[in-house]
Amino acid sequence: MEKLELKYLQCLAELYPSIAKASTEIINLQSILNLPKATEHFLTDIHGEYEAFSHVLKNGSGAVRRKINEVFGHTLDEREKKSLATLIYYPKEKMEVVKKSRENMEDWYMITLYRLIEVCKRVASKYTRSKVRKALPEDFAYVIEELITEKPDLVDKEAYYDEIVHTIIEIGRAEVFIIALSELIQRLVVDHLHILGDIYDRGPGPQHIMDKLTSYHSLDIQWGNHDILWMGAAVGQRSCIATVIRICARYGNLDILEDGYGINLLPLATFALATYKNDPCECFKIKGTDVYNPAETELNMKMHKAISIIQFKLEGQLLTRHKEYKMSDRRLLDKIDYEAGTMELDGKTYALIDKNFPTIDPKKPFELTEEETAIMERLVTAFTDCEKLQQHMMLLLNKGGLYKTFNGNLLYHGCVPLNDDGSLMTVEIYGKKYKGKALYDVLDTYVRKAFFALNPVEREKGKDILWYIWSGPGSPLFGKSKMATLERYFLKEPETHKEVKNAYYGMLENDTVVNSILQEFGLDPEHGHIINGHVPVHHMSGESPVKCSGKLLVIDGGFSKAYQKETGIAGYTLIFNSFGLILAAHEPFTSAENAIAQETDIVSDSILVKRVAKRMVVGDTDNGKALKERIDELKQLLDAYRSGLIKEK
Ligand SMILES: O=P(O)(O)OC[C@H]1O[C@](O)(COP(=O)(O)O)[C@@H](O)[C@@H]1O
Ligand SMILES: [Mn+2]
Repeated sequence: MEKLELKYLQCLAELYPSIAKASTEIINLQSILNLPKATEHFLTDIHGEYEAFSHVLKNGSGAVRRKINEVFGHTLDEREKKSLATLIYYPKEKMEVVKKSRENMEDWYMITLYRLIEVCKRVASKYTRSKVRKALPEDFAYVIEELITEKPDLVDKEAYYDEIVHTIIEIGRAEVFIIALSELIQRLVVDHLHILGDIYDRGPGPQHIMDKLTSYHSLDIQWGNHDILWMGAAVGQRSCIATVIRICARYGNLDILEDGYGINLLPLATFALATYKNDPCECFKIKGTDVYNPAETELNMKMHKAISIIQFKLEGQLLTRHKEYKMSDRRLLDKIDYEAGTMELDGKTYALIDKNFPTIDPKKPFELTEEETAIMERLVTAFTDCEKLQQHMMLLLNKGGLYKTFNGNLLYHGCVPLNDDGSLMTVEIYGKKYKGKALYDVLDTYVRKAFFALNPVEREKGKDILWYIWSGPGSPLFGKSKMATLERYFLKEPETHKEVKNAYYGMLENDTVVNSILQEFGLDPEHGHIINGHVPVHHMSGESPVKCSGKLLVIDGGFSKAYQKETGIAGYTLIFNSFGLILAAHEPFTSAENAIAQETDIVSDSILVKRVAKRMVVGDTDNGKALKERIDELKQLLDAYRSGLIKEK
């Protein structure tokens, strides 16, 4: 035996110090391998829509309903099943409604508790006892375990359970118990959550989404370009800060910064009011203005313009620093003729809709004024010192990455940049060339350098690359030729607004390309899938999220309210359970209140994308592979005990 191997076994012997202990562990692990594969849940492009996100987490994209159907089949009618589902999603609120319409709550508690216990048994049956135990709420751990565990040798089972349930009702604990059971079902119905990016921007509640994710039992995150933008802002990258504020202003969400993260925007507000005093800032209208009164709207529009100009200046400076990004065509403020009010773009001259640029010196268009500099300095401190924001970013870093391979599938937000012929596109990052997986990997390391590198040069490179990942043409998260922000504000010609998508998006049905991407990431194209977010699927015009005969799934259906006009629905989510892949289409979510009152469940349609021939078990998963390796090691440890190489303790 190699020296290292022996050392490793000795370490293992610390954990399993006897033949008996090692054997027990082998038996335990072996039994886990034969349990059904746990359920994975995939969500993407949540874009700050906290309520819709929270609802989809509660209903497990239809998984709770499926369990109810499995348990109650034809013994409950549709209406009763719907009510039970709503109760599981919103136990507290639903009980308030029930109480108003019923005289005798005792009966209701009794029936409801029995029903919930049955569902609980079902959802717990996929897991080991020890895993279920860890998920149990502290106060009720013992009693729930009693109720959901089969007791074959008990003579009068019913009387035993009745007694427990009666006591719960009698001592006035029925409601809290119902809440505990409902939450347990929500918790057990999904074992692992994948978020494929774009938690931030456009919607009002990304900070609440991040809070919820912080306490979620098991998850990973693939960063979206908008999340990367916020990460850039959090490390003090100034173009990212300006863009974050601009997008918040554009969608009427400055509250996220001020109230959600406690970032003081007063300096910017004061500056904007003074600088654009007599400017109506028409090009800087707020999307969904109903949240503001007229005075607020006016202030918001001025702030929107002020920060946009700062953003365009800072981007110009950044692209002068980084010629290697090959984005000098995005330095636009020097393409403007400030006297004539026109702009040169691709050899054509366009008239600007807004010609008022009081803060721009045409000779030095990218230079910030003294006031702008001071504002940015304060903002950098506000972002980098914000504890809550930093905590949220740590969650993104610890649970997240640019991509993930999981149980044979490849998960990423945007794309793998390709050339027109489908080959991998080479992108130069700080003097070296990368493509495919290597490109993803090098960018991932630079993201982490932005937060953790001690070397200031590397740290700065990391910070600036965050901006590149947000909007660079070679960025796998963006995957478009340019971000035409300035053109959309200042030019009316639609051709100037066009952002050309990377060749990848034209090849989603190309088997050879999709297979080669899976192989590039070390996955088996026979069984693997690519799960993709970022690009809204236009449900209304008949577009399907299922590409390449189900090998590639684009599940961005637009949680984002701003995009529902285009997509026609509120998005797709995906479930991967022991039977296969199920895609759920969602109807727009109006409000939690509505969901309770109408008992509506926004899952409108479930499409079985793939049904596995044989029900998958833990042994077929990545975790199963790791468990099998562990079993092998433990068997070697047993040999070592038995051959006298290692002594039992
Ligand atoms: O919806 P808005 O604010 O006009 O922003 C559009 C911008 O958002 C982007 O679509 C990027 O955001 P997504 O990652 O959500 O697609 C850009 O391509 C585009 O310039
Ligand atoms: Mn995106």
